[in-house]
Amino acid sequence: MAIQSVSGAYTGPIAQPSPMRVLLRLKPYSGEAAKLSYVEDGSGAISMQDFPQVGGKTTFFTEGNDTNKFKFNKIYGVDVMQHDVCDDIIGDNVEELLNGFNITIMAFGQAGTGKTYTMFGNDHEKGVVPKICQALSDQLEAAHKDGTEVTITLTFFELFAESVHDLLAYPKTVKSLKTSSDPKTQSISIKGLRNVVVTSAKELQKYVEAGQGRRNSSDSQCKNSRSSAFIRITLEQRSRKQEIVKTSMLQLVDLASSDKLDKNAKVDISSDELKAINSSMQNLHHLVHSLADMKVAERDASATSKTSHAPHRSSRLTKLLQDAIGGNSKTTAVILCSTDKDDKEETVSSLNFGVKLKLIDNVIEQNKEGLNSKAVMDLAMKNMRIREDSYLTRIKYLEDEVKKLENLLEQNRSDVLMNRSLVEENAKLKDEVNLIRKSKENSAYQGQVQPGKDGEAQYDSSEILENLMEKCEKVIQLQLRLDEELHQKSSLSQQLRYKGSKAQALEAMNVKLLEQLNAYEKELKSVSNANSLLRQDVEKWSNVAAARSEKIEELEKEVQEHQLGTFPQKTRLVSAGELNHSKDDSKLKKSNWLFGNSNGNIWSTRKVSTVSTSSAITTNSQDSSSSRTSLRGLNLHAIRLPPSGENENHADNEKEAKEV
Ligand SMILES: Nc1ncnc2c1ncn2[C@@H]1O[C@H](COP(=O)(O)OP(=O)(O)OP(=O)(O)O)[C@@H](O)[C@H]1O
Repeated sequence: MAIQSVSGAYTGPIAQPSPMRVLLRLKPYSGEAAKLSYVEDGSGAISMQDFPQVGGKTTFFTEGNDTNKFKFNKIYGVDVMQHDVCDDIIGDNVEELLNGFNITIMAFGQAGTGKTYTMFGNDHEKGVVPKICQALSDQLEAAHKDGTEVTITLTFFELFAESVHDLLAYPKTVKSLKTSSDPKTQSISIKGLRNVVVTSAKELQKYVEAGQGRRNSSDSQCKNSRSSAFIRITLEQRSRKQEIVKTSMLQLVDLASSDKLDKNAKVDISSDELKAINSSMQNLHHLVHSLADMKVAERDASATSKTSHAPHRSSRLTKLLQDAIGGNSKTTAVILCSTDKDDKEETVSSLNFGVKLKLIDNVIEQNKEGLNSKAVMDLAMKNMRIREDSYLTRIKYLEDEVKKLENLLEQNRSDVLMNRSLVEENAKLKDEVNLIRKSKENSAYQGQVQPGKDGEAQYDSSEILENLMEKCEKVIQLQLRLDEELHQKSSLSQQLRYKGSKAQALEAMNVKLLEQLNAYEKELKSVSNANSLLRQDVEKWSNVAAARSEKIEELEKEVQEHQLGTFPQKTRLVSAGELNHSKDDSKLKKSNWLFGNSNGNIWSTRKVSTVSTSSAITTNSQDSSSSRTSLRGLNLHAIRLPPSGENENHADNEKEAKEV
């Protein structure tokens, strides 16, 4: 397999600031309490006319000198239609998601202000979630046509009193899931959370509705209102054309109600849960305020921030929102507020929260990798495992369905047996009726009732006949039921056959997936082996290169010295014959090269990589009789000697050198 080199198209992620987009939506006045006055100035600022104060001082953040004004990216007044609000919230988020950016849309506000209505909608008006799923599917179809392979995985869970519950778990369970934090990135992962691989918007929508159905099926409205729902849709887009893989996550969060839950409130929540709910929300407020303070201190040297780090680790809620608030995500926060005067304090608190949020800058990165990079391989393996789990769950579901149908069939079978005996009884009764009818005819003919042995009438035939007719009627009813059940049975066995074949197909698919997974694992192993070999090679060659350049330098210096005439006086050439008897035999044996002039005389053996044709290398000697000046300008020849240990026969070497 080819080792991925960073392709020209891929330039690596570049972090960039992304300010929070904060939108305000006002819930229409319910009419029971007095209406809270507010004025919108059309530029995203809202002024409250009636202002709560603590000790004569306003207790919230204000912009500029105008203490009445709260500024947002956009405000949706009470008369703005649901579909306009939702389309606006979605904006260009789908395109950005497809570009490889993480996206978060979250709803924050007091209980009953319309968080769920905005995020999920109702039977008549779609909310952000179904709309964005549809928009995503439309865009993906276009990407698919362009040759991009897309894998979509979905998780849907809720956080209630700091406990995580899987809303897609199969079989359905109420047990809470454990979480763990990555010590490096601090990102939180949920153990045993079901990841579903979906292939279409319809399927996506089906799972979202199933999860939302489970959330709503809780018989406690309060628990429902105090839990945060998280939908996470992960997209993996493989473009073979561009040789990149983009991975991004769309996170849709319906946060728990922001108002404090009173400990005296009559709700079916334990005191521990109540504590956890309130502290979770407090931690969220603390996180947002700290990040906003840090931002203000960064901008304004005179301002000080109480904290130097973002307290994401203080609770599960803040950990789960790590990317959404102050992390790698383009985030849109929708603040939902009531316009009832009774809710004034909570409304101002929510406005204040929104204004603080708006100060925070997230830092986003386009999540893309080279097609064959290790990160992408890891991701592919992870997705394979998710797919496998997903199929195993589906198989389990189908097997359970088959079992249910088999039980129904069994029940039907016993009903059939019972009905058979009824049919037999019916036949007997019919015979009896015929018999009685005949005897009645005979009596009418004889004009009297036949007396019995004891003198009483043997039959009150009309009464018996009536009874029998009644029984016949019942039998007919039973037969009708039997027919109906037989019909049901045949449709059930048809279903059973269909589900059985589906389960088989899924099992076959699963086997294929496992094979693919193994192949991926092998591929990954060979890539990492090749990588480590390459790394070793690179290390070896850089050592060799360093040694060679050192040698070259040394040689050049010697040559230079020689050319300048500063060569040591006691240097002479040695012949190969002499080399045979050299005292420094061990050195020579190590050498790989012989040097000589064009007459075939060998001067020296050196281990070198390059040789200058106009230089010579000599050995030092006590004998000064040989002329050194004649060495200048000589043509050098180099031959390779056999490895040390094999060059015992130097005469052969000399011969070989002469030939060269
Ligand atoms: N802008 C709006 N227009 C019309 N009806 C609304 C609006 N906002 C909320 N509602 C209605 O108010 C009721 C409460 O809304 P919803 O359940 O969405 O509030 P919530 O903030 O999710 O409450 P909780 O936190 O208690 O779950 C619903 O019946 C919803 O239809």
